[in-house]
Amino acid sequence: MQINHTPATLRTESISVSYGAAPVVIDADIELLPGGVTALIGPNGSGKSTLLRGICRLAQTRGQVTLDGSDSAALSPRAFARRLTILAQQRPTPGGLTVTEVVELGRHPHRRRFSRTDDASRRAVQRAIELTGLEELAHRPVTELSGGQLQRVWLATCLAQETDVLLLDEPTTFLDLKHQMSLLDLIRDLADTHGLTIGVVLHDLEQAADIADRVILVAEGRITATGTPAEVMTAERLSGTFGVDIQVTELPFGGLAVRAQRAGRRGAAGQLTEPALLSA
Ligand SMILES: Nc1ncnc2c1ncn2[C@@H]1O[C@H](COP(=O)(O)OP(=O)(O)OP(=O)(O)O)[C@@H](O)[C@H]1O
Repeated sequence: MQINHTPATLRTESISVSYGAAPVVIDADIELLPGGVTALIGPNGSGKSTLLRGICRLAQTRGQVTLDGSDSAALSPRAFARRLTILAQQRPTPGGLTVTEVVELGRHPHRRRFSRTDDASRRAVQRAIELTGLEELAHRPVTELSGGQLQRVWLATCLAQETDVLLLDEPTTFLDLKHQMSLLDLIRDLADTHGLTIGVVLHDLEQAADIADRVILVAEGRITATGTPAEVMTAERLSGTFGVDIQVTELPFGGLAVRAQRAGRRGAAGQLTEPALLSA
């Protein structure tokens, strides 16, 4: 079942996002490629999740977020939720609900007050369950699921929302290799076949290079590079940003091999490093 979305353009214009007084994300200008996949990469604590939270109005934000050129602040929360959704990192597990009932929560922005579930909602929920391979779990209580199964349920809830823009914060967490690969395939397919505009935070740099049309590098709260995977993910830039020796090789059929070198317990001069000395 296919839903054709009009590829949406999402831009941030000089947004700064804070939890308290000091901004954690500073003057960020980004654009998610319409109908494409944009990967956000960067070290722990660099501000990737906070940037997504700022875009979604989940943290205090200065600056403008535009959707198809219009200020998104003009949209009501419900209208905004019909355009954009996020698979966030941490979500509580709702007790007493089945998989299907949780996926139905994604239809909330489309539902009129006191209205019953309509055919469009039923189709959207069914499609989301199929796309995420949850058919056999559809009637199970969510409290009985594994971390990876639950991750797919939350993704299905986002898909049932049928937004033009989908933000995914480390969606491969908890997933085994097979499910990571099918999720990456699904992300590509949602952009290529269904026209979704996707922003995804990924820690696996090879996966980011593999699926992204565009990569945004975040370091210490600032955007430090934007471009194709090969443009952004150079060995020098990645090594400098992540503070570890990283080698990057272009693969013959596309994609990048990204290999980080362990420093080991002995430094270049053969001296035991500080932690090793302390634990000796
Ligand atoms: N709710 C919060 N309140 C206060 N500070 C926060 C909060 N959430 C995150 N921070 C701080 O904001 C900074 C950026 O965190 P953020 O989670 O955006 O980074 P990240 O790049 O997504 O990291 P990771 O890769 O570890 O998920 C960190 O210094 C973090 O401690």
